[in-house]
Amino acid sequence: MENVPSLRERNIALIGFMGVGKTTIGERLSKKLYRDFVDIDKVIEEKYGMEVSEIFRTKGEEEFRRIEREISIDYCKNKRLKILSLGGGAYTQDEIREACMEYCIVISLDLTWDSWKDRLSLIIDNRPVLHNKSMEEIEELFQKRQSTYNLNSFQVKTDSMNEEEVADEIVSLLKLGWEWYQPYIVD
Ligand SMILES: Nc1ncnc2c1ncn2[C@@H]1O[C@H](COP(=O)(O)OP(=O)(O)OP(=O)(O)O)[C@@H](O)[C@H]1O
Ligand SMILES: O=C(O)C1=C[C@@H](O)[C@@H](O)[C@H](O)C1
Ligand SMILES: [Mg+2]
Repeated sequence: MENVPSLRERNIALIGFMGVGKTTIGERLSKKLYRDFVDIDKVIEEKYGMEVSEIFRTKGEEEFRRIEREISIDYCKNKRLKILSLGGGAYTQDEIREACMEYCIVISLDLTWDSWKDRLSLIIDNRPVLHNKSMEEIEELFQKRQSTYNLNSFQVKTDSMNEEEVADEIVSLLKLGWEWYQPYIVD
């Protein structure tokens, strides 16, 4: 393993289905932990100068996945102390998942289908993967991805928490882990 960061230096990678709150909670978390926040979807949009849905339409999903892989792995491996919000499909790519596991602390924002379905209208516009799908098809994709999000991640169940509470819960979880596994030693 090359250049593996210490536990305290590791990026925090937020994963989970579209709309579970990776961007919103990532921004709050970055303020609470005094770290920079990076939204990988935004990095891709800036690189192409277009929104994700336009990239899908003009370049195709395969090209989006290729650049998502390149950028996600680059941030996991070569940056430190960041809060990363990955794209909702990123963790389903084996190479991205492996980079996350090796270089980041991975936190899965876990929402039940019953709570998630009320969020659909808030997010659908710039989520091309959800376009032209019935509610049954979206639920099938949602359920199919859950087992992947659970691989080698800490799961935070967010159904009964608002954005602030979720961010606070993650801070507590991280502090506990850092103190437990890599306490600061004071002489
Ligand atoms: N814990 C929460 N309680 C209530 N609403 C929430 C919570 N977390 C996020 N939201 C709302 O859900 C919507 C989607 O959140 P957000 O854009 O952060 O999701 P995301 O995981 O980044 O999605 P994507 O993968 O598609 O980028 C936003 O309108 C946000 O305000
Ligand atoms: O879940 C997905 O496959 C996606 C989620 C978004 O974050 C974007 O990365 C894109 O819309 C694809
Ligand atoms: Mg997002």
